[in-house]
Amino acid sequence: MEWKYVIPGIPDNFFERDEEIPMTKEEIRALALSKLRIRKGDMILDIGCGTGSVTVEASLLVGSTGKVYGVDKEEKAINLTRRNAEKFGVLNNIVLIKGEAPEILFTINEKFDRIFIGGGSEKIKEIISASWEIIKKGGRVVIDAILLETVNNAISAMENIGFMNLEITEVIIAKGMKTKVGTAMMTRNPIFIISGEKQ
Ligand SMILES: C[S@@+](CC[C@H](N)C(=O)[O-])C[C@H]1O[C@@H](n2cnc3c(N)ncnc32)[C@H](O)[C@@H]1O
Repeated sequence: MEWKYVIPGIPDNFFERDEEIPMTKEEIRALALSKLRIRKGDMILDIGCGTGSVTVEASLLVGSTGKVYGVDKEEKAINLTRRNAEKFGVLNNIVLIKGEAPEILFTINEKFDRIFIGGGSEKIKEIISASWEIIKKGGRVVIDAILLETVNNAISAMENIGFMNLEITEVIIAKGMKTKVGTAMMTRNPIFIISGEKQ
């Protein structure tokens, strides 16, 4: 398999999957990556790397001068992300760490330009607070959330901590599905994409 495009939103079926491990779907991934505003050479942290689709796409965007750290509390997710990184030829650009956020974040001796939070909703306040400590000035944090409680907790934590330019976008994706009589649009869960900057 060869992936030669640089536009975010690699088709979902290009990734190796495991039914127990979630993945950020391609349309949501494309939007989340655009909100991250990744530059060549950036240091990126992906908290809750899951299947590795965000880690892989981010590493294609930062190029060989950047690096992506993927963290997940599940060994299976780390292994799946590694296999997907190998598949896309970006393993050299990626550092994978098994551990639970926020605690594991304090063991990483790096500062980041961009942080994506795709997991850890039950500890979102603590993860945002830890992210503030390890993000560079001018850096951006982007959060994908499904639950209203996560959105509420994330927004209030970001405001209290001092993140600026907060933005929240609700995205509802409907995909066409062939039926006997025509094409029906099947709606997926609404997803909230929250972003903010450390200035
Ligand atoms: C929705 S999935 C992320 C999908 C991923 N963005 C992708 O593109 O494949 C959420 C992931 O976060 C991980 N997770 C949840 N809470 C976590 C925590 N506190 N620390 C680290 N990982 C966590 C889960 O194990 C799961 O793999």
